[in-house]
Amino acid sequence: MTAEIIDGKAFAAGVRARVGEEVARLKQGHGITPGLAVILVGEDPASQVYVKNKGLQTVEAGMNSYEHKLPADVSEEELSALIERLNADEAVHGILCQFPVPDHLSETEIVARIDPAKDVDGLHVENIGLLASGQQGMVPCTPLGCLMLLRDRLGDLSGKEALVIGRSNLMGKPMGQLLLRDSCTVTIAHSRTADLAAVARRADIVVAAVGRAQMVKGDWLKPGATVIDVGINRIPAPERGEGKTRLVGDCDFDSCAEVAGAITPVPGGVGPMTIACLLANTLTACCRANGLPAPEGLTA
Ligand SMILES: Nc1nc2c(c(=O)[nH]1)N[C@@H](CN(C=O)c1ccc(C(=O)N[C@@H](CCC(=O)O)C(=O)O)cc1)CN2
Repeated sequence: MTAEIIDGKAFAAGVRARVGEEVARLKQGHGITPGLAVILVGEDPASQVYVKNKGLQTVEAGMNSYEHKLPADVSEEELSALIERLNADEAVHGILCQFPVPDHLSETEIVARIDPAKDVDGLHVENIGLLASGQQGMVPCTPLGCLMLLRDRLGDLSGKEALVIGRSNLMGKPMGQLLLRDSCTVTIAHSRTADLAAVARRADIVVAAVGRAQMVKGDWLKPGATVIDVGINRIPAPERGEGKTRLVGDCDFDSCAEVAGAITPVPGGVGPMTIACLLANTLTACCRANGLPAPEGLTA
C-alpha cells in the first residue's frame, strides 16, 4: 500500500482563507476587527520565524497583529505587567506567549496570567478543564489542526481506535481529549509504555507527538491506518552537503507510507495547521467576546 499524502499546507491555506472571509463579515456587519497579541521573549531563531509568520498571516486574514518583543532577561514582573495590560485591552481578543521561554521564566505561570477567554493557545487550566469536561473553551492550536485533518479524511471518527504517542500539555493530552470527545477509543502512550509497536498495530489513527526523530516504523502500523506526524526534528543530511540538515517527523516516513492509508508529511503536514488554527481561535475568541456565535467548522 502507498499512502495518500495529507497536504496540510493546502488545508491550512483553506482554513486561513475561511478565517479571512469571516473576519471581513465581522468587520462589515459589526465594525469589529479581531486582534492577536504575540509575546516573544529572547531571540530563539526558530521562535522568531514562527512569530514573524504569525504576524504576517494575522494581517493577511484581515486581523490586527500586535507584536511584543521582550529581552531574554526580562523579569517575571515586567512580563506579567504586559499580560495584565493586554488582558484589559479591548482591541486584543487573543494573547499568546511564544514557547520556549528562557529558563528563569515559568511557562505555567505565564499562561496562568492570561485571561482564559483570550488564551488562544488553549493552555490555561480553565481551558484544559473545559476541554476535559466536554465544555466550550479555547482548544490548543496543533491538536485542533490534527483533528481538522482527521475529520476531513475520515469523516465521523466515532468507534475508531486512536493512539496518541506523547503526553505533553501542548499536544498529547489535549489531542487525547479531542479524540475522546469525537468518540474514539483513545490510548495515550509515552516513554514507559510497554511494547508500543503492539499497541500501535491496533490503531486506526496514530498521532505521533513524541519528539523523537523517525521513531514510528511502518511495521508498527495497522494496514490502512491514518498517521498524523506532529514531530519536527532536524537531523544531519550529509547527502545534501557538509554540515547540512533536514527536517523529519516522529515517523519514519518511507516505511510508514508503505503501510498507512494516509500520512502527513514533515514539513508541510501538521506544522502549517498550527498557525491557521491560531487565527481560527482568535476569530472564535473575538466572536465570543462580542456575544456572537463562532463560525462553524473552525473550532472543535
Ligand atoms: N505558545 C506556543 N508556542 C509554541 C507552539 C504553540 O502552538 N504555541 N508551537 C510550536 C511552534 N509553532 C508555533 O508556535 C510552529 C511550529 C511549526 C510550524 C510550521 O509550520 N512548521 C513547518 C516547518 C517549519 C520549518 O521549516 O522549520 C512544517 O511543519 O511544515 C508552525 C508553527 C512551539 N512553540
